[in-house]
Amino acid sequence: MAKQYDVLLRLLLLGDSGVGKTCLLCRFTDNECHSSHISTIGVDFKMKTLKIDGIKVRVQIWDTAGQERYQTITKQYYRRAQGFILVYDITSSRSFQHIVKWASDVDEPSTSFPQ
Ligand SMILES: Nc1nc2c(ncn2[C@@H]2O[C@H](COP(=O)(O)OP(=O)(O)OP(=O)(O)O)[C@@H](O)[C@H]2O)c(=O)[nH]1
Repeated sequence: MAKQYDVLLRLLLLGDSGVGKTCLLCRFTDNECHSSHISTIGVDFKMKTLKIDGIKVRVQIWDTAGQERYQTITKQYYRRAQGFILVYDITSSRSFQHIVKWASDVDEPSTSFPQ
């Protein structure tokens, strides 16, 4: 059986609740977006395989809940991620200001990669 991918890339979406993380992911993987806001519970993921310079890259994107009450669960996924996509709503300055907080969460020694 042919190899389905050469490289696996794990990315994590972070940002306040309702900024559009799930929509962004659905648009990327399935080219669709739902108009209703159904809050993500904990984490969810979707995958898409891309061919970049002849290399099959499987992008596994984890969609996290922006709500504070799920932070304990979502932080457990930070360590396994190779990259983070920080999302804010362009119509909400508050969600943009919170990006600093999301970025510092990623840098916390308890959640980042061991050196
Ligand atoms: N106008 C507009 N609305 C958007 C856009 N992206 C998302 N939305 C709407 O914003 C709302 C929230 O989107 P979600 O993708 O569910 O937000 P989320 O960041 O995943 O939220 P949590 O799961 O609670 O963390 C939905 O009603 C979407 O339809 C956009 O680019 N433009």
